[in-house]
Amino acid sequence: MRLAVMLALHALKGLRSRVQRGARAGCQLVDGAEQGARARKKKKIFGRLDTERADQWVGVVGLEIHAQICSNSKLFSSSRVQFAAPPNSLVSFFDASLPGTLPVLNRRCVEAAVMTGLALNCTINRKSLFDRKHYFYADLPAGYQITQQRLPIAVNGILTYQLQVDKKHDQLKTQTVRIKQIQLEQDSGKSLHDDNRNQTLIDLNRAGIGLMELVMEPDMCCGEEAAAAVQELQLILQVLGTSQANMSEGQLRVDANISVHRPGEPYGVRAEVKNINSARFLAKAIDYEIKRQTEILENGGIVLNETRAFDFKLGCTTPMRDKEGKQDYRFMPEPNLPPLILFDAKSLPANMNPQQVVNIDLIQERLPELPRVTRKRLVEQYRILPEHSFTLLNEDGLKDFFQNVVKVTQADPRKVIGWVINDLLGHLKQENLTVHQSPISPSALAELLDLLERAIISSPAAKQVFQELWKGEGKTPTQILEEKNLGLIQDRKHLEQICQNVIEEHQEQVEGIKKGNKKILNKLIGLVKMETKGRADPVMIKTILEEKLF
Ligand SMILES: Nc1ncnc2c1ncn2[C@@H]1O[C@H](COP(=O)(O)OP(=O)(O)OP(=O)(O)O)[C@@H](O)[C@H]1O
Ligand SMILES: [Mg+2]
Ligand SMILES: [Mg+2]
Repeated sequence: MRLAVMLALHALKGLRSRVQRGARAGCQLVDGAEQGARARKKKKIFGRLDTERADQWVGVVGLEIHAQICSNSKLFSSSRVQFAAPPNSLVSFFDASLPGTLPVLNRRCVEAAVMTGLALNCTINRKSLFDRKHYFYADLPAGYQITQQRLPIAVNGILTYQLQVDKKHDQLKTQTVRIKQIQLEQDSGKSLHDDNRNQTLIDLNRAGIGLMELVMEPDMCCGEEAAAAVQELQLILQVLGTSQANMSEGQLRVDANISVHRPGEPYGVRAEVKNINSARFLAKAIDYEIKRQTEILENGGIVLNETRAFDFKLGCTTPMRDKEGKQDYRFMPEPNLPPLILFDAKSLPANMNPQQVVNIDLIQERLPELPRVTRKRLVEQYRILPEHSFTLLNEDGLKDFFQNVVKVTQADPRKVIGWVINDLLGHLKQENLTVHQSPISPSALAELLDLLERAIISSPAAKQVFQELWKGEGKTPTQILEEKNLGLIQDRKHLEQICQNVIEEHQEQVEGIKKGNKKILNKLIGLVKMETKGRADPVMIKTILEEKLF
């Protein structure tokens, strides 16, 4: 095994120097992209291209997505699954591929793949098979990965997602992408490159963790569509609990296949950009590739069927390793795993222990409400805008926060949503906090909104109370209101007196108003607001001032 690792390290060095060479080649393209950006008004795709001709090419995008299955143990061994554990602390003999060890299939991983398949409208194969896919890499000690190449667990699904029309927040269009298949497979280990010591270290904690590979048909045409589809998938997996799908922690990794062609003509040769770990980078990598390939074809060149990497610092893709001639994975059936057989209520044999089998019908019954349905329900139930329903679901915990406020406040949900999204979420983002870390509880916000609703407080004063609540000192909105004397001035006589004082002190402005310049009235209203520290109802101030001036 030591020899294999040494050989692998040698291979890695060669690979990395090719990547570095590629990075330099890629930089030249960035210059092209910058020129293109400057000349964007005149020419859409790079500076040198004829806009109309470039527009005849359209992008074709197909994604392969690896989602780490949410399970306590690995796909074929009982080693624990844990993020950021000390290197090589979660490795069984099987994970390290010691001879004589055998795989034992993790039922939880199978159930997760079935549930994901059902949520994506796939056909679940009652019988699926495991295969060995061979390739040589230091962090793959067996020299092969167990996957499902011939007969995967789920096929022929559909993912429905929505995206904005022309970047307009309030207009959404619904699109679908076909899911070709979902296959169960093992993750590899991790190679950690130490450039200072010029060595590569292997961590096998990740080796053997269960993955679902979702292969999409090439139904998308640009980065924006792919990013929207991935974000929707991410939410679905999280709602199902089948993957945490956190892209920055590597639980959801995307390979983007991109080609360009002229409509009506066959698809072009695809390049594959590997291992993208953010939706934003995915969109950028795809759009970059479409421009790069369009430029090559317009200049009479050919697009190579190659694997590329996205350099997020340079914003470009660079070649990784050649896929010309297609890498031979030498697929073969996995001899140590029998076919995986799934049952439903009808096919379940009478003498079978239900604990020993996976029953598709039981999983179907446990399917939770999917994000698209939840968003629709939120819009109908609370009459909020569709784009707000997206925000509620995209931020972990925000939907529950909103609903908990709505449950106990008298305020209209459409008012609540404004406070939750603009004020609460705005503050959370500013301070890089999650909803669960919010210093303001749903009940405190509900109480504040009730004070507003019952006209005990003005809206500017409510903002002040919000700021105080944000300090997290445990005071209730009513306590803050009393301590800071922020209650609305109810006494009309008192307010009339304040207005009178402002009028007397600002005779010049009063003259202007009387001459017909009504804009100055807003200045006086502002002065009264200042005088009352936001504690007066702006409508009442305006009425009183108008009564006194006209
Ligand atoms: N002409 C094309 N342009 C863009 N994408 C394509 C094109 N043809 C196929 N694709 C996409 O390429 C992907 C092929 O994935 P698949 O897993 O079948 O094979 P692979 O990429 O060769 O193998 P590997 O799993 O080793 O990466 C699919 O997502 C498919 O939609
Ligand atoms: Mg694949
Ligand atoms: Mg691929």
